[in-house]
Amino acid sequence: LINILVPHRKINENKLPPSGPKVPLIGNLWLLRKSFSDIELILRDLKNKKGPIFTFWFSSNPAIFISSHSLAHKALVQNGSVFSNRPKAPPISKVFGSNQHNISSASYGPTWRILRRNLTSEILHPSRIKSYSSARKWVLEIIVGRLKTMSHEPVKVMDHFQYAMFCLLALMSFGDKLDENQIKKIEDIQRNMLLKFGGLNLLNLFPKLGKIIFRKKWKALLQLRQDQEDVLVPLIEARIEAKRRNNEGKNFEGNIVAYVDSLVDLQLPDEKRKLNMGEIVSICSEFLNAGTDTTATALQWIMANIVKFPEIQEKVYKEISQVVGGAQLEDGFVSEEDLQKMPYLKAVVLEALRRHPPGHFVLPHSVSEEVEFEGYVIPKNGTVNVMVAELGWDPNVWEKPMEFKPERFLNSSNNLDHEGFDITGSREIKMMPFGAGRRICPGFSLALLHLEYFVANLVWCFKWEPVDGDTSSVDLSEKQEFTVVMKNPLQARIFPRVQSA
Ligand code: HEM
Repeated sequence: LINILVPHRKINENKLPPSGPKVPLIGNLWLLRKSFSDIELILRDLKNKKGPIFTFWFSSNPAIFISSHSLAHKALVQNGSVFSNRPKAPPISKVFGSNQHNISSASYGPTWRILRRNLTSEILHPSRIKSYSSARKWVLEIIVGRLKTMSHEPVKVMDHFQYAMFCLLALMSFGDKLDENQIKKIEDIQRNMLLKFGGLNLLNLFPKLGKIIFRKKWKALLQLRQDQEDVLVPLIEARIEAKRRNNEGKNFEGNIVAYVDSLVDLQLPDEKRKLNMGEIVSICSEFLNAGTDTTATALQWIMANIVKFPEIQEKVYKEISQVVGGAQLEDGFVSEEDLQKMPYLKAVVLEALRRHPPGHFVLPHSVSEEVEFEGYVIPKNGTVNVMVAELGWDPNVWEKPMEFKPERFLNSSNNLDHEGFDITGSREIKMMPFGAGRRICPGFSLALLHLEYFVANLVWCFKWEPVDGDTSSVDLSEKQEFTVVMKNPLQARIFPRVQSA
């Protein structure tokens, strides 16, 4: 928002997609005081009045919004080479050392390509994802163990989901099983960054003067970065040292490859140099943030629907029983291989991502050159956003879209070529919780695996019930944090099932 509040170019307004009234600069500063949810309501109203592509003015800078499936496909997939840039990073992001040297904020070009390829081939390649299976089992044991100690009591589950995701992604980042205290420190600093960063946005408006006028805010910003380095640098250095001694992975069975390992050797193509420590911190931080909050949020939404609709829980449980043969599993857990035989479980996960996408928008894109689109002209570097939640809730594509009906993913129209639902939207977009095109979330397969694995085992090990036995007490209202979370976090009573040892 700040990025586009600062006027910086002349634009031919007549050729832009239709917009609401353009308010002079001062008139738009009120947006800074609005919550993200309020702005989303304003955008939804504009969509209803202006159609599937419209312009929203922030001072003298336009942001284009797309809210139709076909236009999202046309922009992100068919014209991906033009629509895959990112807006210039706001000034304060420099404090965080990334200087657009991380995947999500890098401009569309060689640096982005090398960083993204490194993540997808070194960490997210299917064979590498498989190599982390013992890590997932370790984390599952932790979370099931914790929940067992709280069985029969009301449990607020989100904290446990978040802890589990941090354990997992920290292990993938630094190659080590961290203890509870270390995980707590990472969790605290990463969450602090996400929650406090928005409040420091004012510094972006006056990057130089702001250091003097808003001294306290500036100090808070530097402190955030310092805290982050204090926690992450020792972990990165420890891993580099372990590698240097050719000891990599010895402290974890099976010699896993850690994200840090792949980053220390990476060469930046433009600058012809390796990443510095500040950049490695930022890239690891991006990995932790991108993969923990999003997945834990989705897991909470899925479990909330499972508690709210006992018949869905029963179907998931029955499906698991049929696959594992009702037998006592050797270690008490559903295996990753078995997930492939559970279409209903997959449908529940997809339905939750449609109905409750953790992000209601993709990250802002920008166009790398002036482009004619649908009879309009989007200026070079113009910001383009896609309304993800609106696509998943469109009654023209989804029957009774606000109802939670996993069955819709089992019918043939959503099961392209019987290969399952195409979540990438490469041929056709029906929903896009992970985005689409060249900037699609590179972690989508890992996220789906995490969701299926944890949901299957949480239902297999426990029977989930609403706290007071009344399913209407599960409140599905939303609240915008870094992701769109449950306004009233899920609380449930959980009862160990007999077969879980
Ligand atoms: C349920 C879980 C997740 C959801 C809903 C989600 C969603 C998204 C979305 C909507 C985007 C923006 C796409 C765009 O701008 O067009 C994105 C980008 C990204 N995600 Fe995810 N994500 C999830 C999990 C993960 C995981 C597990 C990882 C890493 C292991 C990850 C890493 C990233 C990265 C690095 C980007 C930036 C991609 C780029 O700019 O090229 N995400 N994600």
